[in-house]
Amino acid sequence: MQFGLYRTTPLAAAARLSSVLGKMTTNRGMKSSPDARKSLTDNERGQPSILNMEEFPSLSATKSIPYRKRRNKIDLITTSERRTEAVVVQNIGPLHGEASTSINDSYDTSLPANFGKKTPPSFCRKPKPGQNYQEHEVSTSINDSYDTSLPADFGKKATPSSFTRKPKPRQNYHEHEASKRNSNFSRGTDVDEPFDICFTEPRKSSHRRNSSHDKNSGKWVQKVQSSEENVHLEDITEKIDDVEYSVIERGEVLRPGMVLFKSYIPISEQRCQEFGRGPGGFYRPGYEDGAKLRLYMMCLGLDWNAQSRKYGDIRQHDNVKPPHIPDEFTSLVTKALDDSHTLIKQNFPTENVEDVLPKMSPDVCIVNFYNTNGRLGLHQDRDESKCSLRKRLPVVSISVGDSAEFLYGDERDADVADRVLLESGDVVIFGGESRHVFHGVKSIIPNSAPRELLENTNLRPGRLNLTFRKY
Ligand SMILES: O=C(O)CCC(=O)C(=O)O
Ligand SMILES: [Fe+2]
Repeated sequence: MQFGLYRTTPLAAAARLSSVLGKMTTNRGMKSSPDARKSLTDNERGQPSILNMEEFPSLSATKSIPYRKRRNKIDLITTSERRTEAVVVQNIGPLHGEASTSINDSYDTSLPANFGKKTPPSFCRKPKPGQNYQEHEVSTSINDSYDTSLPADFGKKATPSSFTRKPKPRQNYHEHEASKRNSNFSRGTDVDEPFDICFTEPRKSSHRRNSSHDKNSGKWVQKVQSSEENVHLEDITEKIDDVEYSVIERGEVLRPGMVLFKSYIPISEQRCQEFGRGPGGFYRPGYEDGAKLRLYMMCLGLDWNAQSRKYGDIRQHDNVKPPHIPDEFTSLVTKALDDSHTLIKQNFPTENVEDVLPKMSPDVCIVNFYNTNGRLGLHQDRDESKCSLRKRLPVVSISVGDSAEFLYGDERDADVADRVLLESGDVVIFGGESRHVFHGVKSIIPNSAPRELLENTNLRPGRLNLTFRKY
């Protein structure tokens, strides 16, 4: 797959991720059997595999891009459950927006008065005047509610009362109710079976997306139908003026050493058609007790073994050496860290920003692909070298495809964890004080990938995540 972005803009100097996702070739094309289903424990994690990269288009993260036309809400209802269970995902955008969760109320597209206007991103927490960095951090501890905080029941099954909840003003993200659809996470495969994350044939009937303009509401209404999963989804998209936000405006310091950049990688550059194809591609890792992680995995640079939790030059199940990390990806990571430093310095004046978030040049990338039923339990990334951990070198994480409900916090407890929606093109970085933050993927939001990405790449339903580290 190629993350293909070429940047010729002045800003483009930076991050060119080309085919990190680049071009891996191979003829593996295993398809998971729809019958092969298995539920797994929550405490899973995965990674390994290989890519053959030849040329990768560059992926640049420096361009200031229109701050998306966001889906306002998604009401996802399986045909058979239409009356009983629904998923409502409201995804107006991180800057402005409202949330409501309701089954029948889910088409309420009202937005805050300032929606779509260029105002300082409310997800960028800034210290109050006179506050220094530490004071700010104390005042914004985990249990405080920020502009970015989500309702306490975010991601939890809706209760009758929440069906009628009205949107709160100035919320950045949208609540969503995840329907407990039948598991369609494929058991995957034995460890040596390949898995392609992009369909090789154009999706014909399996995904049909149409949009039309509703003259009454003035909004774009998008309908998506997946006959494959017997899912009916209606996606109401808010058409907003193209407003450009700089990379820094799209950044937020989530906690000391932890930064989120929204839409850091333009959709046009999130190309992954060839990614993971060929020797060393995706496989379904398992633990020693036979349980499988609820994701597919492959690695770049070094292999990470889920059973031993150790890194190595060769992955054990097929003796393949992981492909190297393309230079474009390394540049992207460097650029993201530089931008993080700019953001941190802007918001929290500090003598040496590298004390807050050290620089890092990656030699490992763990690539995960989550089906729509995939997830990853809360965990810490502690398998890197003592030196890397001692220096608290950051992990840089890139998301592509369907959105994820990402949890993070000081404890391995989903109930008290903070959460954020990671959408296609978002970048999260955690290092320094946050290097050992617990984190995990609670759920993947079905049908939330940008249509343009699906059209460009034929990416199958699910989410691709790349985490760059220094061993
Ligand atoms: O998918 C993600 O966002 C997190 C992945 C992760 O934590 C890991 O691979 O260690
Ligand atoms: Fe992790």
